[in-house]
Amino acid sequence: MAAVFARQQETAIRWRESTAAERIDRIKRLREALLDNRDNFYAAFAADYRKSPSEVEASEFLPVLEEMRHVLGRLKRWMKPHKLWPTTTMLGTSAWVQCQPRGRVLIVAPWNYPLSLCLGPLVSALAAGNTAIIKPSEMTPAVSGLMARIIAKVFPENEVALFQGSTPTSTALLALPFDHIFFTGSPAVGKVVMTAAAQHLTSVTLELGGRSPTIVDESANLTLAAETLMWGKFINNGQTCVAPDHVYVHTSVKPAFIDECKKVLKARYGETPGQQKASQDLTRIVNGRHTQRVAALLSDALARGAVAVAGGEVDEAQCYVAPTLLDQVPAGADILSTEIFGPLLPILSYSDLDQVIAEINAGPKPLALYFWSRKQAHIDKVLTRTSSGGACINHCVAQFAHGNLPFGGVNNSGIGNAHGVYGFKAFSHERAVLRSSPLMLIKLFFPPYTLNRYKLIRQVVDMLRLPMI
Ligand SMILES: NC(=O)c1ccc[n+]([C@@H]2O[C@H](COP(=O)([O-])OP(=O)(O)OC[C@H]3O[C@@H](n4cnc5c(N)ncnc54)[C@H](O)[C@@H]3O)[C@@H](O)[C@H]2O)c1
Repeated sequence: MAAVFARQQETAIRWRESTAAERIDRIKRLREALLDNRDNFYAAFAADYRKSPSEVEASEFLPVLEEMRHVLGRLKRWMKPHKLWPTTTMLGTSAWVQCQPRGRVLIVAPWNYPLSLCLGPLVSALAAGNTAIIKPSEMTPAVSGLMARIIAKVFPENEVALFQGSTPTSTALLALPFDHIFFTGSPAVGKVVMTAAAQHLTSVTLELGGRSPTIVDESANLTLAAETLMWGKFINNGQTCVAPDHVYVHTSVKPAFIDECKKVLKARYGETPGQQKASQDLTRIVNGRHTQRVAALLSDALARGAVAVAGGEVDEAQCYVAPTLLDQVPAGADILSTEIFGPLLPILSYSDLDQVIAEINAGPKPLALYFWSRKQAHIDKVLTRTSSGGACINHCVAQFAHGNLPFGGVNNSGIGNAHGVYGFKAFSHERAVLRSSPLMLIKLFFPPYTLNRYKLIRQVVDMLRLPMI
């Protein structure tokens, strides 16, 4: 891989001059190859974790195709130098921001949305004019293998290369002096990536995880809350970075909310546990190890007195855990202190919104925060008093799909943003360019510092106390 990395250098330097048309052509070739392989992807996703074609379309193809469309329509504009007015002392100069490709970039991706989280960032990287090396997850071998074949067909290795493998492959790649690393995965591995990047002072975008809290207040439209929350929680069987982890429900509406959620689950996946298990719409847990991890969270909660008001069935051999709603989960249960990443939803009661906000603020800053309410004062309070990568009001997970919104975390849930122009900028160096003229004001500040010159500089500095017009 070091040899491929070395060969990408010549391309990366040449691509500094690449035009919008050339970059668009690369993205279009990738798009055609993806669409030519639609059925192969259905088969690969089915083999890896029985993801249904509808979810492959909605949660893998759709975000990538949408990203491509967004980029193709706007790239020319994004690439144009962004001209800026001179500030007071810079009168007589012109200035602009030139977005340059960073150069050679590394994209390391997780297993939960293997296509979307490898190729979405790749679209941004190509739009910004970079070469790329991709390291998908080892946990979805069928999808990763198919992507490797497609990438090798569309791009020579000195442009885009994909290396399959687990931690040793990542470690070897992370030792190389990339110009940018775009990592999606857990906060724990995010720290490993940032430490490795620090050796070369490589810039990073870290798209991480953590627990995303959710609140349903007494004014919420409970039908809407149940419909959207059951979708965001159980799509990909809960294996979603922005999936709601636990939900605080106002005591006065909790029984009605649980009833609504149960109705939605039955309508979507089947009336009985047997029908739900047979549903083709429920993705499986990615492997035995993760099934055991999720099953252990469930049995710990049940052993401590939690009640499964829906679901609760586990078949480890088939990597199956039913969509499960847990009531009366006691403080101290493991499920309340770790990212669940599976189909378990603890439903907690609250009567004081300030207390919920205090609990959220006591933990690491989440990737997402969701609030169902019709009270504007409550919405304002939650949005101003908390911090999270993103937030939705009366919806969940959908913020990921909005191409004009930045997508990213904050501190423990991530650094930097992806998607649309934010993704383009993540993979660009925003170079500041100043062009001077003989009339530049700053000339008056050059030495020798005579008394008059000193007085003039001082007057200009004093003038800066005046308000901007
Ligand atoms: N913010 C987002 O956009 C986003 C999206 C999806 C998943 N996630 C997060 O990803 C996590 C789940 O995915 P995962 O289990 O694949 O994450 P992970 O951090 O275990 O692995 C991510 C990638 O890093 C590699 N890796 C693992 N250990 C490594 C190490 N020690 N050194 C170098 N590389 C290593 C893996 O091979 C994989 O390619 C969750 O925390 C989830 O919230 C975040």
